[in-house]
Amino acid sequence: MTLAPFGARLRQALDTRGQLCVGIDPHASLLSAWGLGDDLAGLETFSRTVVEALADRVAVLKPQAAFFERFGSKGVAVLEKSVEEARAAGALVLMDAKRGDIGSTMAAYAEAFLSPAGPLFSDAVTVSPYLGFGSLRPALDLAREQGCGVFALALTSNPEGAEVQRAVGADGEPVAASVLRQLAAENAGAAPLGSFGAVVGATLADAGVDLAINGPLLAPGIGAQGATMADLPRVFGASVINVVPSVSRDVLRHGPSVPALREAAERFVGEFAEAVK
Ligand SMILES: O=C(O)c1cc(=O)[nH]c(=O)n1[C@@H]1O[C@H](COP(=O)(O)O)[C@@H](O)[C@H]1O
Repeated sequence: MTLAPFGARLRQALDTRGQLCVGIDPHASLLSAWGLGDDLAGLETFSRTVVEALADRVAVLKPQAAFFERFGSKGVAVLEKSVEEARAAGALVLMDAKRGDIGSTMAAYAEAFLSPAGPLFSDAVTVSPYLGFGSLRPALDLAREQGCGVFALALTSNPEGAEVQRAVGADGEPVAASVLRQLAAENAGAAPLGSFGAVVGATLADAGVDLAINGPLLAPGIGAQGATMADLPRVFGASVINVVPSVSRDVLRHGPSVPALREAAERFVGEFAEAVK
């Protein structure tokens, strides 16, 4: 059974559950703060606890694949279980894998995360367009076919991103603007929201590019990286309604208490609603 388009599913989740994505980022320091070992058992308990606390109430959960991959195949098995359980509890899962490769290899990455037959099947995946936006074609096509989403890095939250993303092409168009323009073309005609999103850091002083892509705008950088929900209207302007604010450490540090994790997530949902009022 093919899913409804990701953009429609996301819009509904944001409207009913509140506008928030929580990252599942099992940093070694967080495992230790939770009284867990930096090992497979710690990873398993951490992920299970986050899913139990948040998957039935938060719109989007975003596992960061690297934190699982560092434990090898057994860590990836924990990731598979987390994705499956989170989706079963009603959260949309955005796999933060940031993959990007030549088109033919990109097709395999797309299958890994967006083919319903795969054990890591997710609602959406983060990708890097810096081998050229066209190299993402297999992921864009498979996502469209399966009712999934793709989030391409446009203006990332880290200060180093600008040297590539703000660079101006031979035609005078900044690289990030070109990524956003091509995402907008993928989303043309979609309602209520397209399935092809951009990652735009909440930490930016000023986006300085057209963010009206008729698609979701994932905004990491809130909390541990210094941005707040109150910054979003300034950075995103009228497109703030399509922002999916993303918080990892500043929610996760409240664990392992399930009520405290829930309270932290709820607080961020409230702060977003307040900021865009
Ligand atoms: O794609 C992302 O999610 C992402 C893009 C970006 O520009 N900046 C960024 O921080 N992220 C991810 O968002 C999460 C941020 O975590 P916290 O800083 O702990 O909230 C990490 O998993 C990052 O890999």
